[in-house]
Amino acid sequence: MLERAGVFVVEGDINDKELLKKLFDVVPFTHVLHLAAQAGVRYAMQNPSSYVHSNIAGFVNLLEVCKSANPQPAIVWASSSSVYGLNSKVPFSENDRTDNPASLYAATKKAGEEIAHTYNFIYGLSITGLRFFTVYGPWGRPDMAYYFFTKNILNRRPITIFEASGHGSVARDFTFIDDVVKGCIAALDTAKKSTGSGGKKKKKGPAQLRIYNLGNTSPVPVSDLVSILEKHLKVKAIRKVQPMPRNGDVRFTHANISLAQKELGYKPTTDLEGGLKKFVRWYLSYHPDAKKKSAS
Ligand SMILES: O=C(O)[C@H]1O[C@H](OP(=O)(O)OP(=O)(O)OC[C@H]2O[C@@H](n3ccc(=O)[nH]c3=O)[C@H](O)[C@@H]2O)[C@H](O)[C@@H](O)[C@@H]1O
Repeated sequence: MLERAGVFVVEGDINDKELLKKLFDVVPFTHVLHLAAQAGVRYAMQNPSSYVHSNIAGFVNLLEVCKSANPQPAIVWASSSSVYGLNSKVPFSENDRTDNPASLYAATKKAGEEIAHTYNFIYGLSITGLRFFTVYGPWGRPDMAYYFFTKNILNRRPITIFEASGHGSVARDFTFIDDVVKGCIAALDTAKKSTGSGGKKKKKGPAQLRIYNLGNTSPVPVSDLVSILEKHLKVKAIRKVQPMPRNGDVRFTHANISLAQKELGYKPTTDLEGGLKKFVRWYLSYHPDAKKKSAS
């Protein structure tokens, strides 16, 4: 059974080292896709330690277990577009500066990238970080704006749309889940083997260390996102426009994806209009009461 290729989805506490060790003792993983994290930009002001716990301590825990495993797996993990922080050069490229984080969330993801470098350098772990750009779609996160906007629009409750200074729009490079999944699979498929073993760096040379943007390359103002939701839900939103609070948000994100295109064959195919249509269809079927509230 163990020799057969397979996929294991593991849900549990990333900080539970004994559990992880046991898992690696039983299954000789060749690849690990690590998506566990405390996500969300603004929540970091309410619960900062949860970010350190999951995104830093938890990540180190996983890397500790991976470096000691035999064979060492290749790791692909979720970083974030938020590492670009206050960077104003557009579009964001992987080699742009990432030392101006605007939130603790971003700082912990950036720390993850530095920690990845260390484990790659010392132990020969093959590591690929993927900078996700505001990923949305069916089965998405209820704490994200597109999701709770949908809920509030259907309940005829007001939604708050942030604007930048001078009534400027706030925009995101919203990226549809199916495109991101393809990027993740391509990163796994192109990951090279780690070069260490059992906690030691072998003399097989340096291991692969990669970072890619997985975005959509077309930023959309948040107010346009709301208009698309209104159209698909057939309900008018009650909009409250307010200046963007200084709570970790940045004004815009915009991915340059040429590196991922070249090396992973990554090519997003879903625009926000089409992606939100799929999301709304899923939302109305998943939330039993929602269909009655929608005019569609
Ligand atoms: O790109 C990323 O890496 C990040 O994308 C999202 O972060 P964010 O873009 O802030 O996503 P939302 O919280 O869904 O906000 C989307 C947009 O709506 C705006 N917004 C949010 C909330 C609100 O009440 N009003 C409002 O206008 C935000 O300013 C932002 O421009 C995810 O929540 C992060 O986990 C992820 O790392």
